[in-house]
Amino acid sequence: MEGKGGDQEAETVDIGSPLPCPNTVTIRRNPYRRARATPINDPQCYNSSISKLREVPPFPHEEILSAQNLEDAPSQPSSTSHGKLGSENIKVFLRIRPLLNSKGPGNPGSVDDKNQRLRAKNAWPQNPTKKNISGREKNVKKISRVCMMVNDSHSVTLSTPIDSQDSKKIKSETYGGFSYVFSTDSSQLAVYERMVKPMVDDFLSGKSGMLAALGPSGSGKSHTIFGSPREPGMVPLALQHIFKETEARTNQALGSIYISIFEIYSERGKAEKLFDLLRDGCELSMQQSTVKGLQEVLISNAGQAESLIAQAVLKRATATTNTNSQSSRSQCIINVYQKCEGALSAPSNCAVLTIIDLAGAEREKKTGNQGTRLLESNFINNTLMVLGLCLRSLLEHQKNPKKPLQKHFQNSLLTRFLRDYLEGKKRMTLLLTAKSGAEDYVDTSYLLRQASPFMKIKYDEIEPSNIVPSKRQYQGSSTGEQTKLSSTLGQAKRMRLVNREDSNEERNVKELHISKKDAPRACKLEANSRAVKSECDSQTQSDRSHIIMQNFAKALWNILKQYNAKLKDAEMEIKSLRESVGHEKEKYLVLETEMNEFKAFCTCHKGREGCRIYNQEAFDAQASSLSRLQHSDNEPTLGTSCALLDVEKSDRKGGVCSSRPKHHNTLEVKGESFLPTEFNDSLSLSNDEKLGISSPIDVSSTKAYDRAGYRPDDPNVSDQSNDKLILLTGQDTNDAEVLSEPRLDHSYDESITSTSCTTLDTEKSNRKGWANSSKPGKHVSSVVESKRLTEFIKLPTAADEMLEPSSPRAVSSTEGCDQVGSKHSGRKVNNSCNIQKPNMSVMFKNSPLPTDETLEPSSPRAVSSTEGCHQVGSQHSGRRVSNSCNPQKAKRRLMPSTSVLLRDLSNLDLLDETTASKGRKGTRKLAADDVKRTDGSISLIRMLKSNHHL
Ligand SMILES: Nc1ncnc2c1ncn2[C@@H]1O[C@H](COP(=O)(O)OP(=O)(O)OP(=O)(O)O)[C@@H](O)[C@H]1O
Repeated sequence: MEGKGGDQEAETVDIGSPLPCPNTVTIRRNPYRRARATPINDPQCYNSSISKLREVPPFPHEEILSAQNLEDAPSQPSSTSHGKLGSENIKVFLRIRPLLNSKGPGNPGSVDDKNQRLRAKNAWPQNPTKKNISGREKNVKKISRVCMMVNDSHSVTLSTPIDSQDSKKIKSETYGGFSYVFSTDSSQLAVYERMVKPMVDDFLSGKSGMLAALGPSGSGKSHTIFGSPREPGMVPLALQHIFKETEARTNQALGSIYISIFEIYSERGKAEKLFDLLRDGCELSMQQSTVKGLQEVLISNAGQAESLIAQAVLKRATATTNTNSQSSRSQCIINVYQKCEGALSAPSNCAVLTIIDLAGAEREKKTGNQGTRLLESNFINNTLMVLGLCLRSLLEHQKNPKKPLQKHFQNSLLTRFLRDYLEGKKRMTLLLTAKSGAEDYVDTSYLLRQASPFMKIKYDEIEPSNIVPSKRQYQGSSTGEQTKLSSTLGQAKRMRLVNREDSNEERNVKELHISKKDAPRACKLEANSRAVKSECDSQTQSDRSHIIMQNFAKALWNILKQYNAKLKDAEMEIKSLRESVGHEKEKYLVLETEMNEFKAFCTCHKGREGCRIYNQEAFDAQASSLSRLQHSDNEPTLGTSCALLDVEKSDRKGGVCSSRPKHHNTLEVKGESFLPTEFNDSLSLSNDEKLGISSPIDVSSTKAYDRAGYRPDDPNVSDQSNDKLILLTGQDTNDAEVLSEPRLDHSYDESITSTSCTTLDTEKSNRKGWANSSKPGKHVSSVVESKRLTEFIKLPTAADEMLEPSSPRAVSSTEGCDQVGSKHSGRKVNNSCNIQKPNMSVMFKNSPLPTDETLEPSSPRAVSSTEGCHQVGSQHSGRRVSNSCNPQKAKRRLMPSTSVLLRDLSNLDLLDETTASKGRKGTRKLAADDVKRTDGSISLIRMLKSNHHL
């Protein structure tokens, strides 16, 4: 109800003469806060409700009170107590520009007129019956054109215009908390008295302040700040007031008054520029927050000041827009300085009163600006946005000190200049200007929404602007001086008291000066008081800094403690993790070992290499016998051929020395003497075409062989991928017989373990692709004739299966054996391996070295498998042998006695299917029953027989 009364108040100006006040009036001194206006959906209802409200106007106690106190002193500013320290909110005023067709105020200078107008506004009780209906309708029409209504002197209600009402939108919003709301009929003087006069008083008492007018274009900023000759604005009025005071205080130690006016303008939207409006638009520069080269003109009287201001306003950049015939295109800043002379000319005593007429925010839609005007609009809006950001950041920082104060001020010259104000170091006053017309609803709403939160900005303790705290002040204070905190706080309080007392003293001095007119004394006292005040300020500052530092140190200490605790926790965690990792590692090692063993097992079995690994003793014995054999016979034997193999290299590179010299002892084969030609051919140990395997044999291996002290029997020249190493174990080296017949059988896709097999440089083979080097057609598989061998050595069927070629995995299998071979001296190869042509070494030497073409790399799987096998240490080899090869079992089952062997050999029919076997070269696999004797096998049998007969 009261809110609507406020609406009526705006209308009563136009209604006519007010009615007399009643004799008895009850005044509510502390009025309750008005409720938010009820949204009105129906326009008719809205209008009718307004009409009803008009019938019962509220009691305008605020206006009555303000009218009573207007002439005395500004009640609102007094509450801010400019002289005292403490929490103080920023002052935000709102001035509503009257509608253009509304009647303007009367003579603003006349107090009678003012009172009359006030009475007219506050007329109560009015007799509604006296008003005719036509007048009421007229008022309703007017109201419908207004979007903003004054609730009281501190709040307004903004109503959505009927035209743009949407059922979903909020119909009205109330904005309160303003320092004061100047209604449409407020005069310039009234505005000055309430808003600027207190600032001027502060200025005269040596305190800086700033007033900035902001609002949409055409809302009356320039009118308020500069005014017109008829209605002087805040700047002329302030200067008048200052000089009035100066004259009144002729003998006081007031400083000289200087003035400077400059503008910040962006021509065509380019970089911002500063122009001195008192020096024919001289361009200026800004260094940090200081304008360089700005002329400060000494003012001796108000008339001179007004003249200068008028000239400056004429130089200011303005243009005609749709919203304002003389729209400001720049931000205009007026500074009034009070510079003290002599001893009091310290910077702290130089007060500055800054009044800023900002360019108005513009909406392109409304202004219809184009080209230069549009670019100017952008600059203006950007500057206002930056200003808004600075104020918002300050507010947020004050609400939550943990939030840092953003440095938005760097983004425009205006905000850079106003840095101290925007950081809350100096007092600031905002004047919001708005238009109440319905067509201005959007602009007004935006302004109020954006700026009303700024009312919460506080100045806890205003610092003297020019005093920079010395760092040395903090050096004496240590973090351990917690006990001093309370005393310091007490001291600070005392300092505040002193400050207040000083303020009182200052007032007393003034009174004394006025009453007794003792100018010299008053001046002295004034000077003393200022000096004391300055000291107090600096001391207070020092104490404050000290407290801040102590608090900071405390906070830091707490944080450090927290971090320390966290660090300890983390250390404990790491410790426990380490322990668990150690356990896991152990488990992992065990698992790895087991896996390697398993892999080795798999390698031997799955690799179908048929590795039978001799034990170390057997191998050594065989090696030594082989060595003897070689030394005794200058002719190269199988051992000789093996000597071609680089044992060392094979060891290093994973070569397999699987043939057993021991067999030489048993067989006592002397290479050339008993090696049949066809066997040699079939073996093709040195023949690439037949074997495709001679290449891996390192010709230079003789040396290594010698070094090794034994002579590996047969080079395993087989294709690694298809390799089948038959290592017949035999602890009893005498009994150990390696029986194997070379077989030109490709069905098994095997290469010649029997003929080669020894020091395979497995790694090399892997690298160079032994696995794929031998083609099926080139295989000369001198393999033990399966059927007979099965009978002969009683290999189980599984063993046969095990001997199946395995292609790529064979390499890994070989290497798996190799790893073991270093200790267990490799594998036993069948006898055919040991049989070597006497000139084998020569042959090997002359044989071409393997090329990359022939040594195609095997599958990667094979390599990886190799590595896995390499990891298996020799220590596991025994186990592996027991798992996969089982020497005892082999001895029992696989190691027939020599006599049995020879007896069986004698039974072999050498002429058996010699020719037929040739036709089966191309077959991939032969059935066990269908094994035919090859040339090589026949040769081998012959050889064995001849040997037997020997
Ligand atoms: N309180 C007022 N009483 C009477 N006339 C006013 C009032 N306020 C503004 N005006 C008039 O309104 C017009 C626009 O005012 P003004 O130039 O001050 O607006 P502005 O906000 O400065 O606009 P801009 O931002 O574009 O410069 C002027 O002609 C001015 O005389």
